[in-house]
Amino acid sequence: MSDAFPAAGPADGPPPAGARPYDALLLLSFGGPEGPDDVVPFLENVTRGRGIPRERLAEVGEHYFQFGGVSPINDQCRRLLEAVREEFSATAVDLPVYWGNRNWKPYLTDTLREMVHDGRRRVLTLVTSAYASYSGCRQYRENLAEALEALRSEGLEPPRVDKLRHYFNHPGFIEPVADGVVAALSELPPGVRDGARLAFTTHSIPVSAADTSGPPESHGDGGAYVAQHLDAARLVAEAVRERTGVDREWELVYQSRSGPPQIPWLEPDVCDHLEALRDKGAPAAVMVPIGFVSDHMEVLYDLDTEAAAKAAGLGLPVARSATVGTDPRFTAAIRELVLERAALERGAQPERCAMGMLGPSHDVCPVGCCPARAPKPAAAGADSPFP
Ligand SMILES: CC1=C(CCC(=O)O)c2cc3nc(cc4[nH]c(cc5[nH]c(cc1n2)c(C)c5CCC(=O)O)c(CCC(=O)O)c4C)C(CCC(=O)O)=C3C
Ligand SMILES: [Fe+2]
Repeated sequence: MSDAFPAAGPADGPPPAGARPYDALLLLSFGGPEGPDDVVPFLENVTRGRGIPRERLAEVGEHYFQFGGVSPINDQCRRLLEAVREEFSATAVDLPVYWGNRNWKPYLTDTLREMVHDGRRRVLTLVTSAYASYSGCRQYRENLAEALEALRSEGLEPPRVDKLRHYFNHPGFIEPVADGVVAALSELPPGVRDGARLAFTTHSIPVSAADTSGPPESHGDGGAYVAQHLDAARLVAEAVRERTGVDREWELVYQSRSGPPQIPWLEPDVCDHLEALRDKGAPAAVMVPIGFVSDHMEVLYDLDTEAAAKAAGLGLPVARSATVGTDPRFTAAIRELVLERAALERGAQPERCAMGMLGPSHDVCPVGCCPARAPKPAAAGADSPFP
């Protein structure tokens, strides 16, 4: 069979609009060290101006050294980049995909410069955080603004940059997480599976940052950060109940607390929670890292090493479920979200897929969304100084 134009769309009618007006997708992530010599400069990049105590930095440095100074996050981004490219090529979405990081090579500014040199003018960004918060959303937008400003100061014309909506409640995120929980349950001894509690975990953030997360109308107790996690956790717990026929109790707990001890951060910590579960007589628990999209260092160290040791000391059987990684449903969701946003930008009214009680998240962060302690320019939002 000769398939000379497999991507041309239906024989009659106009060719599919696809991802127009976008001419590139940018995968924007955190970055991590790739060898022992990278660890200290990486941590300096992460914590510059963030007021993290020195003892905490030394401790986190040790976590990385225990793993040879290598974070798995960059390889995970490389795999996601490849998986999204394959998804686009298999579905005839003609959109090049680039990758840049906030804190390590490939640095965002270098990636955006390459994109400009390749003639990209209209960029859509996917960040590797599914939720609203300063750290997971606005800080990336500040990084974009800094990078665009750097290009401008080099005499380059910055491209127009948008950011995809939060995807915590997309079925392509929820379903793989639920499958992971079902798989993790089967790792527990058969006698404790039905009684196992689901401990959904995410990155702790300062309570003040949680309370002001999301658009101003969602500010208040825990803000959009907590509300979005609770919605996602409930959806996963419900899917697990349907698949296993067992209704399990669940809670949202926090991990990886940083910052000075006098500033309140979201609690309870996952390790304290495991102890409380043991004290209440729970027979087992599954830790579900619903706050993350890959099994990076916060998962490998804080859950698989630290929390697992805590559970062993308590005599509480635990399993840890997988993150979405490159699950095909997740890459398909990325394609859907890209095509949806492109259609919106063309003035169409695409279907906006979302589960749960909160509905599809905003496409453009409004003024006052996830405010910073010290205001800085942020791109890809209503308050962007860039056109
Ligand atoms: C909400 C959130 C996410 C999820 C959303 C997202 O994914 O973006 C996230 C992800 C990550 N955090 C990571 C690493 C670190 N985070 C730190 C510090 C901090 N994180 C914070 C929040 C978050 N962090 C906050 C409020 C701080 C305090 C300092 C500050 O206010 O900025 C520090 C400094 C040491 C410490 O204090 O722990 C490190 C090394 C890695 C890389 C892992 C790897 O290498 O595999 C990833 C994916
Ligand atoms: Fe972090």
